[in-house]
Amino acid sequence: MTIAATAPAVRASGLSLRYGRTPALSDVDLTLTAGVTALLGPNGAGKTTLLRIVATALVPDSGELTVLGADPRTAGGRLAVRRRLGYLPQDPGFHPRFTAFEFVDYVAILKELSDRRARHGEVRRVLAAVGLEGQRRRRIRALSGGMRQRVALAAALVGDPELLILDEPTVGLDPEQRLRFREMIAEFGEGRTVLLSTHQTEEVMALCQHVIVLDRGFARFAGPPAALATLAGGRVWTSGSREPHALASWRTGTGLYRHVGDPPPGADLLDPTVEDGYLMLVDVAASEVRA
Ligand SMILES: Nc1ncnc2c1ncn2[C@@H]1O[C@H](COP(=O)(O)OP(=O)(O)OP(=O)(O)O)[C@@H](O)[C@H]1O
Repeated sequence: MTIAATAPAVRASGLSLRYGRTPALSDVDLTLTAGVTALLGPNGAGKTTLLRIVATALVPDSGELTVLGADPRTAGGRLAVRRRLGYLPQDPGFHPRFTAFEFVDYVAILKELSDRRARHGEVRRVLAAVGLEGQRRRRIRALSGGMRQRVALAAALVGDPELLILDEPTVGLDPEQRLRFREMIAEFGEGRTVLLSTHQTEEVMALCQHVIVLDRGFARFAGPPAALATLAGGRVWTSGSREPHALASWRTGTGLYRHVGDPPPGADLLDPTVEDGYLMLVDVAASEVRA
């Protein structure tokens, strides 16, 4: 494979966007290479905003952006990107009367697959890829939430895109479906570029080679998940009661408390996880107030 020699699918610097007076994204730099990258952040961190910008659905107020070698500020650049991009938005806007096949076929038409026979072949291929070949004639309103999510993923896979953008793809799935979904995404991410948003640190560990932490519009970290965990090295400890001075402190299933922050002398230190590293970076209290 020639992954190492391939140019990054996405390069961005200084991306900023406000909704009226609300700053949603502030001076964000981004480089996406092959593999699966997670955008991790609390509610309102700016994840959807960044995904929509990369998917060319939203124009930033400032900053530089190149997607698949094209400039999304130009009409020609946007078209070039959209032809090679798969996007699973938070709310795919299904028409409930459509069957799974009709919905994915509709997306394929929008992607300009004009030859009917070839297009229908592609629709069957992507529905099979998400395990829905037997459900293709069922109306979307009759499908379960997990199946609908798979229809949305199938739609994003139409045309075998080089870049796949997934907004919280596993939200609302049961644990078994989540595993299946992760497997499909991991498989797709081999040699291609996937950017997904998530709130789940265990998803980052299970699926992603890279992680970007967003908090209140700022990128706080970019690197491999293990490096995010390492940020909390020597700063995670356990004890029998809550620590008011810790950055985060919570009771675990064992009845003991786990703390992240500056440990007191002689503290019983624990190995850090991705979640601990994330909690070090994100101002949990401020995020909760804002959400
Ligand atoms: N259309 C809009 N108009 C005004 N403010 C908006 C709009 N969309 C998002 N925002 C605000 O911009 C900020 C970033 O929102 P965004 O949806 O990008 O965050 P997020 O990280 O995807 O959140 P979540 O995890 O809750 O989906 C939030 O403060 C949000 O309230």
